[in-house]
Amino acid sequence: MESDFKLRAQGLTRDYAGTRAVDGVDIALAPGEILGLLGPNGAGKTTTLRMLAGTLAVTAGTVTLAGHDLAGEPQRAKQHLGYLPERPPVHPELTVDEYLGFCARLHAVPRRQRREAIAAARADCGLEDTGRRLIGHLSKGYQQRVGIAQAIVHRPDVVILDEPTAGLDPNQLRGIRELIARLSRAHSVIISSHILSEIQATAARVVIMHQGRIVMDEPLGETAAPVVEIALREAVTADSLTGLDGVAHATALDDHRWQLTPAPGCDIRAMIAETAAGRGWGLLELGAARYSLEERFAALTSRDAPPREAAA
Ligand SMILES: Nc1ncnc2c1ncn2[C@@H]1O[C@H](COP(=O)(O)OP(=O)(O)OP(=O)(O)O)[C@@H](O)[C@H]1O
Repeated sequence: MESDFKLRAQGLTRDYAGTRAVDGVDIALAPGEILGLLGPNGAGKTTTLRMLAGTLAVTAGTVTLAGHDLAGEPQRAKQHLGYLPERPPVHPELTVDEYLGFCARLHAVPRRQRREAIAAARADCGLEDTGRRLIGHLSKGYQQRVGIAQAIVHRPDVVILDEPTAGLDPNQLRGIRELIARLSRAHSVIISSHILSEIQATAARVVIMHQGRIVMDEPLGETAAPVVEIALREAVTADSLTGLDGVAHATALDDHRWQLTPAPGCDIRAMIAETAAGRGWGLLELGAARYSLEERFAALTSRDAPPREAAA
């Protein structure tokens, strides 16, 4: 149900000087879900996250946070959102407590609750002993924790983290991953990365972007569901395939070959054979294959032209 989603974006689109950087992106985030936004450099992840966070105007599309429209009620909507941008907005000359106090004020945490809110955010982010330390004297991993703490100090429903593990060493990386996993107990989380293993380690659901569009949106455990590849004598549209019951995505491999991703739990092979016969598509080949997420990421994001893929 729509109201069950903590965040819902529909048709998000952004043009930069006539170039479409993000094109018709739909994202829905359930309570407690960790959604991984994955894509190669330049895919449109940061642009999408900035539109979700309300720091970049949309060219088209809508964002709803905990039922509040971001364009119509920006203040109420943003109360439900915490955001860590690609470049953490931390101030090296402030102590951790000074900075978190400043952020709590910005997020309109009532004065009487601020001390408790700061202590809770520090505890959640493993910063218990750092309250009086200057941020500029902390390691990069701890500065990143401070960046996450500022995103949760007002207890938002949704936390958006743009590349939170970029540039961390393996130990810092493990710490931040554990922190992100803990966040889902109290928040719904969107985390972006261009590194597949990062998303696999943290997220329960993956959305892959390529050239401004979503080319895959699936629960992580189900990415090994059998994918069906068909070759047809006739040329058909993606819509005619995604319009079939049980077909979640259709990706054109060339003019006559398609890769069809079934909806979770659906075996679409017999249905596809019957439909192709009934509609005179001339089914030349039909095969089922299981692909790893890595193989699918490579296939979906290696084409130069935008893949002709449509979500059902
Ligand atoms: N301010 C801007 N002006 C013009 N073009 C921009 C601007 N910001 C981003 N772009 C372009 O929009 C596209 C998407 O960029 P974006 O930063 O959203 O991608 P990304 O997936 O976050 O990449 P990365 O992983 O490298 O950060 C790219 O082609 C980029 O060059």
